[in-house]
Amino acid sequence: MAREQLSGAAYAWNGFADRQQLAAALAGHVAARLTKAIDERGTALLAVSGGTTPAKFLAALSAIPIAWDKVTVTLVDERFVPPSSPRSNAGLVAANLLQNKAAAARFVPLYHRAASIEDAATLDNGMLDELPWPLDVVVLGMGGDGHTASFFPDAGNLAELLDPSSRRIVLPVHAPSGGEPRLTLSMARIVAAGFIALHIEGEDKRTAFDGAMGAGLKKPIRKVLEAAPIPVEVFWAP
Ligand SMILES: O=C(O)[C@H](O)[C@@H](O)[C@H](O)[C@H](O)COP(=O)(O)O
Repeated sequence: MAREQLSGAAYAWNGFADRQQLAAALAGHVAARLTKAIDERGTALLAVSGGTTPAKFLAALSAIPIAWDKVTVTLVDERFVPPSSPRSNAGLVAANLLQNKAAAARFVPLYHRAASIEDAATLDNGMLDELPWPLDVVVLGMGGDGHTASFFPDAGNLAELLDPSSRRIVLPVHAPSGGEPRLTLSMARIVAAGFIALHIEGEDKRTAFDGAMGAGLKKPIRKVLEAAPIPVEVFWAP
């Protein structure tokens, strides 16, 4: 598909006629990249986003027969809520991805009961350190404000979140626009992935993405595309 180069923000646009076709195509690409990783290093590490967009894609991916017992799944970010909460991204992944063939995958959550989001992030950095980094696949979403992961424009520690040299795996986020306190992978971990997909749907998200690629204050999604050493594969349907 068309590749765009905008002052370092390289991306490929993959447009689809409808959301089901997108889900099938993105699931196929992700499954192929996971299988390639397993062939090359005996394991695969996948990070997926939450929110309202990914469910169809996650369900399509769950049905693809790959060596899921060699795949570790974690989250790009998480709200500071237990998995039983309707706001939980771990709950979304359990209900849509960790089913069918993909039920054999190992899931590593970000949420832990802790006195603070900072304590939970500290626990995460210890527990996720043993994963087989770098990510083989990361699937990002995007909000209308140009955030991705939990890199909200009003996050108090946005510079730390977007620090390409950060050695942190997971960082805590306090952002009024993000609702609950959040836990997020650092940008450094995200852009080191072997395959970076951005999954957006609807005209509003396309307009927001085009705006983020234009002139003006650089929004977090633009910062991620510019920091990525490989083109980000954008998957969009109306
Ligand atoms: O926890 C989250 O909310 C996500 O990880 C977040 O980064 C999401 O991808 C965007 O906010 C888009 O969310 P929607 O898919 O609901 O529009």
